[in-house]
Amino acid sequence: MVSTARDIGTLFGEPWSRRRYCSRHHHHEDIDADDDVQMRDFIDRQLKLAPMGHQVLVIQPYIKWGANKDRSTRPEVKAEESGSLVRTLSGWKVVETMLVGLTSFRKHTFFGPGNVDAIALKVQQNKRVSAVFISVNVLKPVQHQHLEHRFRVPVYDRYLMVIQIFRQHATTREAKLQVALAEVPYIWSRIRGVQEGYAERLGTEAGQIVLSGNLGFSDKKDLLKEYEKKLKRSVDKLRGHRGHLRHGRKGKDLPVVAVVGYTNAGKTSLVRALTGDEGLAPRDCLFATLDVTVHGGILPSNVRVLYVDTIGFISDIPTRLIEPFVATLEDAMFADVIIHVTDVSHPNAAVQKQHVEKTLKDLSLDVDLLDRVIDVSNKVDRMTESLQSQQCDDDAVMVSCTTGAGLDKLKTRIEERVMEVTGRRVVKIRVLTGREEYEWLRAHTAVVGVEADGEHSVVQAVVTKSDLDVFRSLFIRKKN
Ligand SMILES: Nc1nc2c(ncn2[C@@H]2O[C@H](COP(=O)(O)OP(=O)(O)OP(=O)(O)O)[C@@H](O)[C@H]2O)c(=O)[nH]1
Ligand SMILES: [Mg+2]
Repeated sequence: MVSTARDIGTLFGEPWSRRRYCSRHHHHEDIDADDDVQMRDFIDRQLKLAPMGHQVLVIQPYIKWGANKDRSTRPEVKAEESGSLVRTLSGWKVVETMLVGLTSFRKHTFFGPGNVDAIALKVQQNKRVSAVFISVNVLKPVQHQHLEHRFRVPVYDRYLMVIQIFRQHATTREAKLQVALAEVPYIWSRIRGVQEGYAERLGTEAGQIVLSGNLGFSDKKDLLKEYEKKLKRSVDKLRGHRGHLRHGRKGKDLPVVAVVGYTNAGKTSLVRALTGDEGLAPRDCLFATLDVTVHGGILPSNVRVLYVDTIGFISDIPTRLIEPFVATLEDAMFADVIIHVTDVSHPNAAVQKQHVEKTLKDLSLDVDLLDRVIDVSNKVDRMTESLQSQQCDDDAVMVSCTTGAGLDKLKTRIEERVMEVTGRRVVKIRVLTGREEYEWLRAHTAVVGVEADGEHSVVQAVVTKSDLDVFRSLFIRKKN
């Protein structure tokens, strides 16, 4: 059973049918209006969209020493993730990777002259290189233009890379809107950067390039403002809708389990493994999932739950980029139980885990969040036994979505936590077989087992407190 967030209402109306809920194709009336064509075109150019792909020289800058040095990981590991960002895009290839040690990322020209020369030379010598990816959050406009001027090929930062991926992977209207909204602050920063370039007063080579790039920017401001307003209106509409769904969901009282984690950790694989939903397609690429989807599953005591698959986290990305997606994650925060999946076979697993935990904390207004989190270490099939035993002191449930190892244990853990959080419990009720109260239990609760006892049946069922109250008021008081 597959559903986008906005279809949850329907899903709840008819929770266990095998009907497949697909997002209907929507006309993008809000973002494809004729007026916007010019704007879209302008934005696409600013974002250096390259549907045909690129042959990329990956530059991994790192701080060599001092307080800003990142001690949690190694530049080689970061470079590997940077390469994955490139390879995730169809048609994009990594030609070569360079690690470049710096003392700061704040220089006007980003790199010192020696490094700029070395990179420029590399680009010149290797004719296959058609773009340079500098793996930092986001380059300042003045840095960006200076480097493009020197390298004479398009330059991408992490922001631009992730936007390319989002553009390729966004298929539903909601995801497309959110990506479009994530792009707007970047375009504003480009426009502002150009103005600063003016004020900064020139003389420097970088200043002059910025000045010459100014043409055509100022007349875009009003259009961009208008466009941004439209996007916000559309996104607000969707968010309002989601608010309703949230209430609807609570009302129906089906426990909700959200699956979160770093990108490529195996969230989609886990939801598929827990639900048997073959419609889910895990992929070995970053940000394969951009939409929140909901899938029905059954726990060991026949308790039915809804699993929510979510968009992945990644470090070193400007927060404003993920801001529009935060709404979808906030939604996940309302789940009864949260599963945090980590790819333990990844060399940077610990850092990725911390990053997700920190982001969750920042997102959550709810203090008891941590009590509701189950840590899951995925891809244990890739680890040697000694590594696995090292992990043993950890509270996490070790699983492999590929081999199925640990999944039963995880289901049991989920069930315990769901029961705890939602106040459900297993009860035994002795009723006359085939009578009204017997049928009521069958229809309204998760019946785990029935034992015949003469004319009676002992029904073992998972019930909420409100189920019990209703049962009492219907059948017990009536008798007395
Ligand atoms: N070896 C191994 N590979 C796994 C396991 N679980 C998932 N994978 C692989 O890891 C890759 C990513 O899996 P996904 O389920 O798409 O990961 P995700 O967390 O949903 O990723 P995003 O949606 O991109 O954030 C896929 O190639 C999976 O086949 C596992 O237990 N073992
Ligand atoms: Mg996924």
